Amino acid sequence: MERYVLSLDEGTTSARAIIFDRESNVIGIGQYEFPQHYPKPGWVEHNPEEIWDAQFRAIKTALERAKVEPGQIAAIGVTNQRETTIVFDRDGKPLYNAIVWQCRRTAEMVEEIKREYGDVIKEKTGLVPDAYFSASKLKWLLDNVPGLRERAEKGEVLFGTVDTFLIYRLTGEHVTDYSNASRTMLFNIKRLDWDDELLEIFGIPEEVLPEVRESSEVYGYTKRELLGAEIPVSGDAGDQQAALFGQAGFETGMVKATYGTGSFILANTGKTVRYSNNLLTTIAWGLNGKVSYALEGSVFITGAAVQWLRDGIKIIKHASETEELARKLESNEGVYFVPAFVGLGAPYWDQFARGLIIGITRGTGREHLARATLEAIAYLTRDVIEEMEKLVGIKELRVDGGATANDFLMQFQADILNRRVVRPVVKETTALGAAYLAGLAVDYWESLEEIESLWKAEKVFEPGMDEETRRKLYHGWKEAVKRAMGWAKVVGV
Ligand SMILES: Nc1ncnc2c1ncn2[C@@H]1O[C@H](COP(=O)(O)OP(=O)(O)O)[C@@H](O)[C@H]1O
Ligand SMILES: O=P(O)(O)OC[C@H](O)CO
Repeated sequence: MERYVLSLDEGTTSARAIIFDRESNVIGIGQYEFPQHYPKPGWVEHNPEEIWDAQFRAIKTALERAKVEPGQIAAIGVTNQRETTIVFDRDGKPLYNAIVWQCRRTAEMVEEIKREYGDVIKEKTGLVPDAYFSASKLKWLLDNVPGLRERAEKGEVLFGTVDTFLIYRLTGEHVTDYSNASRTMLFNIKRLDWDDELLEIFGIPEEVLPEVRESSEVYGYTKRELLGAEIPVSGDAGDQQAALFGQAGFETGMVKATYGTGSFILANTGKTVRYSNNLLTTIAWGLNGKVSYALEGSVFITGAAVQWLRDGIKIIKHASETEELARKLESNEGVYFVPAFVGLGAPYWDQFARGLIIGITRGTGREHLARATLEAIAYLTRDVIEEMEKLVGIKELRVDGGATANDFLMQFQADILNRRVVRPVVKETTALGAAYLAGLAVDYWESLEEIESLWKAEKVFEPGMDEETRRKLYHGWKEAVKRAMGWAKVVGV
């Protein structure tokens, strides 16, 4: 009987389930969106029941489409939107909505904590203190949900990122992995343990925390009543780290960029913890008794800027139209778009930057805006790669995510980086990474070497731009960014 690995890819807007075979072919996919809740300006929540419902339906659909019985699933891997914070009771019942990574409700709390403990936090967690991470979200829940702190102190409350919640519902085990723990801002990435001082700073009772495990090991077995089979759940990693794994980015200096709503660029730094002022240091995964580290540049808005062209100002009907429009021009003709809709993440970390389009003349049209949007995505990636290169040597960029379908963008990325950009055959690298982690734990795949041999390039984009053009274009970008920074402070909104 043929056996497969099932990967659960729980993202910010949808939950997917993908079934892979041994050659890493996709055999079946289920995907369902779930609602986004915005109770106040800047607040973002998900209902954990809606996440579970979408995820479970996705599993059923994937199995049906693949014509695979649950008994044929050798292992399940979980990968997730990171940082998003859930509290639930021992029956797995959520005690509040999930506070999503994008939620800004704790920005002021973090500003205050940062003043006194910014350096300590950076040293211990590798993170730039920001409302983005779980610690302040969990503190907010304990401080604001009536009775929650008292119940937590009695051991009745469990905290988790979305992986933890899903694995708890699937198996009854309260666990997470090193990569997800490293995004909480409560985990000491060198000592590899929850950090007492950080728990005290954020007022978190230890009782709520999950056990931190490797990214590839059997955490438990699915409850029989769910799928009619007891399947090992044996892979867990944050989605961006899983994508690096799915790209077979196992060696120091290997870099991947995922182009979705935002872009997340990760460079493997091996066993060494490297610090950068403007990038995050994070755990890539824990495997075979060892932890690998990565540098990360998180860019909040990239594909979302393309969505804005479609849904906001409605100058395109489909994201893919940007390619044809951009190709109508020989150059950007001096028009730049800095899509700082929610401030700027790496490497600028400016909460007060706002979006800007500059260089408009009477002749500016939709093709300029389309081109400026795609170019911006590439410049933002270069901003991050330039910072990374100060610490690790980089040869090429492996890419994945929705916007990599755009060949204009990929070629421009290669040109502006002056580096090869490589797009793999399997585009579902996030789900694939979690599948590999799960499969390795149960010997479905034997080794990293075997996985490396499965990775295949679909298309390589070679840099072809002359040095002077590249210099000028990027100089224009840097000037545009300068003008976008701090704008919310200037106008007081
Ligand atoms: N051909 C394209 N050109 C440019 N952007 C695209 C294209 N196709 C999709 N996108 C962008 O990619 C994003 C979707 O990618 P996806 O990997 O599904 O994102 P996420 O997982 O963050 O939801 C959207 O923001 C969309 O605007
Ligand atoms: O759900 P995605 O793909 O937008 O990824 C979100 C990141 O994990 C946030 O850190």
